[in-house]
Amino acid sequence: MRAQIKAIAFDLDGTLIDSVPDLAVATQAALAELGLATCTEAQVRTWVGNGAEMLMRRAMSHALGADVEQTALDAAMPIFMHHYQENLEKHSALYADVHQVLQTLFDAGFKLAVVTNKPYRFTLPLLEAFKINDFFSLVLGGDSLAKMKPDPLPLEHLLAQWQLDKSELLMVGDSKNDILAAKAAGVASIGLTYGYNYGEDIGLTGPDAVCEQFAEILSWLNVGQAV
Ligand SMILES: O=C(O)COP(=O)(O)O
Ligand SMILES: [Mg+2]
Repeated sequence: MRAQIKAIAFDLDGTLIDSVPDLAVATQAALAELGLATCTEAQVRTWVGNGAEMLMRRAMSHALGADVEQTALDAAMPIFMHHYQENLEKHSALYADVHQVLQTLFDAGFKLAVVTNKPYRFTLPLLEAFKINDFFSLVLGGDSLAKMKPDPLPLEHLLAQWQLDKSELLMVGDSKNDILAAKAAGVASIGLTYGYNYGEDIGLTGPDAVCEQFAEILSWLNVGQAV
């Protein structure tokens, strides 16, 4: 199967970029502005994975000790978005070897995409801030289409856009949402262990391979190791 892979869809948060430090700062600032009890970075790490609104839903519900009402969440979102805009890349970092591995895959002729649940307006600026935007010919945010991962829609969109067969696409991600989306779309997946997966073992979702380091995807693909 891996010999057929022509294109790779990468998740962003917890896969390419350790973005939780900035997401935590923005969440804490939003909770403070709303007069709600704060949270820890470790808690934010377990709340990331289903986009910005779900992160704030989890943070506010935790602070309130009950499910937050939709009207209160709607009012809170612009506050969170403002604070995250101000703290997009201040404390975040590329994971080890990400730039070199993307360069190697790009040079080897793979078509590369980002398929994230992060709102699109934050996605490109973040890729640009870490100078990896030029590797990707398609970037989908969590709000780019009607549904986000674990729905297969973003990967199906990618297959259609690039006129690829399912056997030619690989999804690489740190969350069960990435693996479930890949399975629902019928494409191969690699689960990374170092990111955010609600504190759960990514192997339990059944990806085709589990990697502890980003550079290990090169050996899975049988691409010459450049790092
Ligand atoms: O924004 C999130 O909740 C998760 O983003 P990701 O899909 O890039 O991991
Ligand atoms: Mg992720």
